[in-house]
Amino acid sequence: KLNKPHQFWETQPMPNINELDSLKPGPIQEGILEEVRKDPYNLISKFEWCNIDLRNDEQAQQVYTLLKENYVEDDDNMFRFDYSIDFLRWALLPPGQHPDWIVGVRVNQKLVGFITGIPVTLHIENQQTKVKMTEINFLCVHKKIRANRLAPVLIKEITRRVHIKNMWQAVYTAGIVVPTPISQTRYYHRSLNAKKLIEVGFSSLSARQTISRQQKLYKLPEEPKTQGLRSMKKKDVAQVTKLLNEYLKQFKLYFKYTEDEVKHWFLPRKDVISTYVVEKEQGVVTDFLSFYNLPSQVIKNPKHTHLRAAYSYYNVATQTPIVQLMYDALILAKNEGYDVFNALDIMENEKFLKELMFCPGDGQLNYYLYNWKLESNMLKPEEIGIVLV
Ligand SMILES: CN(C)Cc1n[nH]c2ccc(-c3ccc(F)cc3OCCn3ccnc3)cc12
Repeated sequence: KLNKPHQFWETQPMPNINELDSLKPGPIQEGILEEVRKDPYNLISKFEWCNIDLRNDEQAQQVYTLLKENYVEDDDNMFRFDYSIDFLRWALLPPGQHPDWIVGVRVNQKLVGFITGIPVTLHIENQQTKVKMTEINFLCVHKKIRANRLAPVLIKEITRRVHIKNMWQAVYTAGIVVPTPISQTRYYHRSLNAKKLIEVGFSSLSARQTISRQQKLYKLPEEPKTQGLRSMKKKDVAQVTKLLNEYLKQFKLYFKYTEDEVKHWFLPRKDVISTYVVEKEQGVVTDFLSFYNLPSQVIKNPKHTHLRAAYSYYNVATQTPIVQLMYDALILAKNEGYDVFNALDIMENEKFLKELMFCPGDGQLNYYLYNWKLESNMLKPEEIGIVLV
């Protein structure tokens, strides 16, 4: 029977609690290409597989609506992520994308299930091991057809489509705990628009606090402090690529970026990704900061339909102190109209979270590696050098 907790995950090549010391580091199961199933997994009748072309407006709109109405909510079901179509195209159409890795399930033309993969090369624990794999995201089943065991089939089908390309590992994150996280990170929020956060119920006032007191507490200067801070341009791509690849080597989990990938992931896109570089004299770029736009729909609120949230992406501080660079990120995000600035406690983020008055969120984000045993069972958040949107 498949309704015991984690019954599905115990059938998957993930270390379970008592194997953590016996499995040797590396792949848990060797992949055999000839044994990969050539045809899609069976679906219950009337359900059909489809590849979604996000460049097609109609199909992109169907994905947008499915996620807007059925994707991840906070623990109190007050907010639900509202990824925009432009954001989804950024997140899911990077260089080298495979069209059959954007997977949908339809019932009578209506999209009711979705799961995605993008190709990544992940560096694990030491520079020698780099593994071509997939980054899995956006697993979503329509609220009205849950408990049909569709999620395990979506996972098995995209796993098959990854295996068939001779790739045997995956990286993903989730707010829930299933076997077996490689790291449990926490998220933090920095208020930019105190009044709105109170009105939508994101923040609450204790007896002695007032709205105006909160606004004064979180007030920011009008302009950033760092000399030479400006929006990233195409001409910065080469320098940003070198800075980023060098910076990420200190972590136990990180991607290596080509210039094409830096163009895709970091060149500013309105309402999707903001990247600012610090240009010292003679055009030398010494630091950069970046944050992405992910609003949450406020599920039931008389006054506001959305919470505008900026999420810390990758920040490389080599000459500018990281606290100062991130303080400027808050000012820039506030000026771009965001209500809150979110960050995980990964990479060097612990160094600025308290000083810049971030408050801990009410949940965690767990990182997972599929079919890979780490040397060290768990990684500390500060050893994680990858951000998944
Ligand atoms: C990563 N990517 C896979 C999306 C995803 N899935 N599951 C999640 C659970 C938490 C976070 C998260 C990550 C960073 C952060 F600062 C706040 C977060 O969630 C707040 C709670 N929330 C949920 C919806 N609206 C608000 C993201 C995710």
